[in-house]
Amino acid sequence: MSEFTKGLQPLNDALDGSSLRVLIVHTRWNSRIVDALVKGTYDTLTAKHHVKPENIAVRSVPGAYELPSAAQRLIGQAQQQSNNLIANVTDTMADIMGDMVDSSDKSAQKTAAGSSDSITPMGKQGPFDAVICIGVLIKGSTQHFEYIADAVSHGLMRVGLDQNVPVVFGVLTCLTDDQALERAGLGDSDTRHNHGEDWGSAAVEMALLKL
Ligand SMILES: Nc1c(NC[C@H](O)[C@H](O)[C@H](O)CO)[nH]c(=O)[nH]c1=O
Ligand SMILES: CC(=O)[C@@H](O)COP(=O)(O)O
Repeated sequence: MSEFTKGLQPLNDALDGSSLRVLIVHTRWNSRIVDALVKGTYDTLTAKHHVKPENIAVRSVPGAYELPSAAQRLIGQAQQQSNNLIANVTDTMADIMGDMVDSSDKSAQKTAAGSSDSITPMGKQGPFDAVICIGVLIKGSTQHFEYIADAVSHGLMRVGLDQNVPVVFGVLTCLTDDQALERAGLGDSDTRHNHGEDWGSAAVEMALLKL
Protein backbone atom coordinates (compact mmCIF):
# COMPACT_ATOMS: atom_id res chain seq x y z
CA MET A 1 0.00 0.00 0.00
CA SER A 2 1.62 3.29 -1.07
CA GLU A 3 1.86 6.24 1.27
CA PHE A 4 -0.81 7.92 -0.84
CA THR A 5 -3.37 5.18 -0.31
CA LYS A 6 -3.10 4.66 3.45
CA GLY A 7 -6.08 5.40 5.65
CA LEU A 8 -6.36 8.36 7.97
CA GLN A 9 -3.07 10.21 8.36
CA PRO A 10 -3.17 11.29 12.03
CA LEU A 11 -1.81 14.66 13.12
CA ASN A 12 1.75 14.53 14.43
CA ASP A 13 0.76 15.18 18.03
CA ALA A 14 -2.37 14.31 19.97
CA LEU A 15 -4.71 17.32 20.24
CA ASP A 16 -5.78 18.29 23.78
CA GLY A 17 -9.47 17.52 24.26
CA SER A 18 -9.56 18.23 28.00
CA SER A 19 -12.04 21.10 27.52
CA LEU A 20 -14.40 19.18 25.24
CA ARG A 21 -17.79 17.55 25.81
CA VAL A 22 -18.42 14.60 23.45
CA LEU A 23 -21.47 12.43 22.73
CA ILE A 24 -21.17 8.84 21.54
CA VAL A 25 -24.36 7.30 20.10
CA HIS A 26 -24.06 3.64 19.22
CA THR A 27 -26.37 0.92 17.92
CA ARG A 28 -27.26 -2.42 19.52
CA TRP A 29 -27.18 -4.35 16.21
CA ASN A 30 -23.98 -6.45 15.76
CA SER A 31 -23.19 -5.56 19.37
CA ARG A 32 -19.91 -7.50 19.70
CA ILE A 33 -18.39 -5.48 16.86
CA VAL A 34 -20.03 -2.21 17.90
CA ASP A 35 -18.81 -2.63 21.48
CA ALA A 36 -15.21 -2.98 20.23
CA LEU A 37 -15.59 0.16 18.12
CA VAL A 38 -17.05 2.11 21.05
CA LYS A 39 -14.15 1.02 23.27
CA GLY A 40 -11.61 2.06 20.67
CA THR A 41 -13.31 5.44 20.35
CA TYR A 42 -13.65 5.99 24.10
CA ASP A 43 -10.09 4.93 24.88
CA THR A 44 -8.72 7.25 22.19
CA LEU A 45 -10.77 10.17 23.49
CA THR A 46 -9.62 9.70 27.09
CA ALA A 47 -6.09 8.24 26.89
CA LYS A 48 -4.82 9.98 23.77
CA HIS A 49 -6.78 13.26 23.79
CA HIS A 50 -7.46 13.68 27.54
CA VAL A 51 -11.21 14.15 27.19
CA LYS A 52 -12.59 13.83 30.73
CA PRO A 53 -14.80 10.74 31.29
CA GLU A 54 -17.44 12.94 32.95
CA ASN A 55 -17.64 14.92 29.72
CA ILE A 56 -18.38 11.90 27.53
CA ALA A 57 -22.04 10.94 27.21
CA VAL A 58 -22.84 7.49 25.77
CA ARG A 59 -26.30 6.53 24.51
CA SER A 60 -27.56 3.55 22.48
CA VAL A 61 -30.25 3.14 19.83
CA PRO A 62 -31.71 0.02 18.20
CA GLY A 63 -30.03 0.27 14.80
CA ALA A 64 -28.13 2.47 12.37
CA TYR A 65 -31.31 3.89 10.91
CA GLU A 66 -32.05 5.54 14.28
CA LEU A 67 -28.67 7.28 14.53
CA PRO A 68 -29.51 10.56 12.72
CA SER A 69 -32.69 11.29 14.69
CA ALA A 70 -30.97 10.32 17.97
CA ALA A 71 -28.02 12.61 17.23
CA GLN A 72 -30.30 15.52 16.35
CA ARG A 73 -32.49 15.01 19.43
CA LEU A 74 -29.59 14.69 21.90
CA ILE A 75 -27.72 17.67 20.42
CA GLY A 76 -30.88 19.75 20.83
CA GLN A 77 -31.45 18.57 24.42
CA ALA A 78 -27.88 19.45 25.40
CA GLN A 79 -28.22 22.90 23.89
CA GLN A 80 -31.53 23.44 25.71
CA GLN A 81 -29.93 22.30 28.99
CA SER A 82 -27.21 24.87 28.38
CA ASN A 83 -29.73 27.61 27.65
CA ASN A 84 -31.68 26.75 30.81
CA LEU A 85 -28.48 26.74 32.86
CA ILE A 86 -27.46 30.18 31.60
CA ALA A 87 -30.93 31.52 32.35
CA ASN A 88 -30.79 29.96 35.82
CA VAL A 89 -27.39 31.48 36.59
CA THR A 90 -28.52 34.87 35.26
CA ASP A 91 -31.64 34.82 37.45
CA THR A 92 -29.59 33.73 40.46
CA MET A 93 -27.05 36.49 39.99
CA ALA A 94 -29.88 39.03 39.60
CA ASP A 95 -31.36 37.78 42.91
CA ILE A 96 -27.98 38.10 44.62
CA MET A 97 -27.38 41.58 43.29
CA GLY A 98 -30.93 42.56 44.20
CA ASP A 99 -30.49 41.30 47.74
CA MET A 100 -27.12 43.05 48.07
CA VAL A 101 -28.74 46.39 47.14
CA ASP A 102 -31.79 45.91 49.41
CA SER A 103 -30.19 44.41 52.54
CA SER A 104 -26.96 43.94 54.61
CA ASP A 105 -24.00 41.81 53.49
CA LYS A 106 -25.13 39.10 55.92
CA SER A 107 -28.44 38.49 54.16
CA ALA A 108 -26.69 38.68 50.78
CA GLN A 109 -24.21 35.99 51.88
CA LYS A 110 -27.18 33.88 53.00
CA THR A 111 -28.88 34.39 49.62
CA ALA A 112 -25.69 33.58 47.74
CA ALA A 113 -25.19 30.35 49.70
CA GLY A 114 -28.78 29.35 49.13
CA SER A 115 -28.70 30.12 45.42
CA SER A 116 -25.39 28.34 44.77
CA ASP A 117 -27.23 25.03 45.36
CA SER A 118 -29.30 25.70 42.26
CA ILE A 119 -26.29 26.26 39.95
CA THR A 120 -25.37 23.00 38.19
CA PRO A 121 -21.63 22.65 37.46
CA MET A 122 -21.04 23.49 33.77
CA GLY A 123 -18.76 20.47 33.52
CA LYS A 124 -21.68 18.09 33.75
CA GLN A 125 -23.89 19.91 31.22
CA GLY A 126 -23.58 22.16 28.20
CA PRO A 127 -23.64 21.68 24.43
CA PHE A 128 -21.67 18.90 22.79
CA ASP A 129 -18.50 19.87 20.98
CA ALA A 130 -18.66 16.75 18.81
CA VAL A 131 -20.89 13.72 18.27
CA ILE A 132 -19.67 10.28 17.20
CA CYS A 133 -22.32 7.95 15.75
CA ILE A 134 -21.27 4.29 15.73
CA GLY A 135 -22.96 1.36 14.02
CA VAL A 136 -22.28 -1.69 11.85
CA LEU A 137 -24.27 -2.49 8.73
CA ILE A 138 -23.61 -5.93 7.23
CA LYS A 139 -25.06 -6.73 3.81
CA GLY A 140 -27.81 -9.36 3.83
CA SER A 141 -29.69 -10.90 0.94
CA THR A 142 -31.91 -7.93 0.11
CA GLN A 143 -31.40 -4.28 -0.71
CA HIS A 144 -32.21 -3.28 2.92
CA PHE A 145 -28.49 -2.66 3.47
CA GLU A 146 -28.24 -0.16 0.63
CA TYR A 147 -31.28 1.83 1.68
CA ILE A 148 -30.17 2.11 5.31
CA ALA A 149 -26.57 2.95 4.44
CA ASP A 150 -27.66 5.70 2.08
CA ALA A 151 -30.22 7.14 4.49
CA VAL A 152 -27.86 7.10 7.49
CA SER A 153 -24.89 8.65 5.71
CA HIS A 154 -26.96 11.49 4.29
CA GLY A 155 -28.91 11.87 7.53
CA LEU A 156 -25.81 12.22 9.71
CA MET A 157 -24.25 14.69 7.28
CA ARG A 158 -27.42 16.79 7.44
CA VAL A 159 -27.56 16.75 11.24
CA GLY A 160 -23.97 17.95 11.48
CA LEU A 161 -24.49 20.78 9.04
CA ASP A 162 -27.91 21.82 10.40
CA GLN A 163 -26.82 21.76 14.06
CA ASN A 164 -23.33 23.19 13.34
CA VAL A 165 -21.80 20.40 15.43
CA PRO A 166 -19.17 17.99 14.07
CA VAL A 167 -20.88 14.61 13.58
CA VAL A 168 -18.39 11.80 12.95
CA PHE A 169 -19.65 9.03 10.63
CA GLY A 170 -18.71 5.93 12.60
CA VAL A 171 -20.83 3.44 10.67
CA LEU A 172 -19.15 0.43 9.08
CA THR A 173 -20.90 -0.65 5.86
CA CYS A 174 -19.56 -4.13 5.25
CA LEU A 175 -20.32 -6.91 2.81
CA THR A 176 -19.18 -9.66 5.20
CA ASP A 177 -18.75 -10.29 8.91
CA ASP A 178 -14.99 -10.62 8.42
CA GLN A 179 -14.77 -7.13 6.92
CA ALA A 180 -16.54 -5.74 9.99
CA LEU A 181 -14.40 -7.71 12.45
CA GLU A 182 -11.20 -6.48 10.77
CA ARG A 183 -12.32 -2.84 10.96
CA ALA A 184 -13.13 -3.20 14.63
CA GLY A 185 -9.64 -4.52 15.35
CA LEU A 186 -10.99 -8.06 15.82
CA GLY A 187 -10.32 -11.27 13.91
CA ASP A 188 -7.06 -12.74 12.61
CA SER A 189 -6.15 -10.37 9.79
CA ASP A 190 -2.76 -8.68 9.97
CA THR A 191 -4.39 -5.53 8.63
CA ARG A 192 -7.00 -5.36 11.40
CA HIS A 193 -7.40 -1.86 12.78
CA ASN A 194 -10.01 -0.43 15.14
CA HIS A 195 -11.56 2.43 13.19
CA GLY A 196 -13.01 3.76 16.46
CA GLU A 197 -9.53 5.14 17.15
CA ASP A 198 -9.74 7.23 13.99
CA TRP A 199 -13.23 8.44 14.86
CA GLY A 200 -12.19 9.59 18.32
CA SER A 201 -9.30 11.62 16.91
CA ALA A 202 -11.46 13.04 14.13
CA ALA A 203 -14.04 14.21 16.69
CA VAL A 204 -11.40 16.06 18.75
CA GLU A 205 -9.77 17.61 15.68
CA MET A 206 -13.08 18.86 14.31
CA ALA A 207 -14.24 20.12 17.71
CA LEU A 208 -11.06 22.20 18.04
CA LEU A 209 -10.98 23.39 14.41
CA LYS A 210 -10.80 27.18 14.21
CA LEU A 211 -9.25 29.97 12.17
N1 LIG B 1 -29.57 -4.88 9.33
C1 LIG B 1 -29.04 -3.92 10.19
C2 LIG B 1 -29.84 -2.98 10.82
N2 LIG B 1 -31.19 -2.96 10.61
C3 LIG B 1 -32.12 -2.27 11.49
C4 LIG B 1 -32.28 -0.77 11.14
O1 LIG B 1 -31.07 -0.05 11.38
C5 LIG B 1 -33.38 -0.15 12.00
O2 LIG B 1 -33.03 -0.30 13.37
C6 LIG B 1 -34.73 -0.80 11.74
O3 LIG B 1 -35.00 -0.77 10.34
C7 LIG B 1 -35.86 -0.08 12.49
O4 LIG B 1 -35.93 1.28 12.10
N3 LIG B 1 -29.30 -2.05 11.65
C8 LIG B 1 -27.94 -2.05 11.89
O5 LIG B 1 -27.45 -1.19 12.66
N4 LIG B 1 -27.14 -2.97 11.29
C9 LIG B 1 -27.65 -3.91 10.43
O6 LIG B 1 -26.87 -4.74 9.88
C1 LIG C 1 -28.17 -4.24 6.77
C2 LIG C 1 -29.43 -5.02 6.81
O1 LIG C 1 -30.50 -4.50 6.95
C3 LIG C 1 -29.33 -6.50 6.53
O2 LIG C 1 -28.52 -7.06 7.54
C4 LIG C 1 -30.71 -7.17 6.55
O3 LIG C 1 -30.53 -8.45 5.98
P1 LIG C 1 -31.50 -8.88 4.77
O4 LIG C 1 -31.16 -7.97 3.59
O5 LIG C 1 -31.14 -10.33 4.47
O6 LIG C 1 -32.93 -8.74 5.23
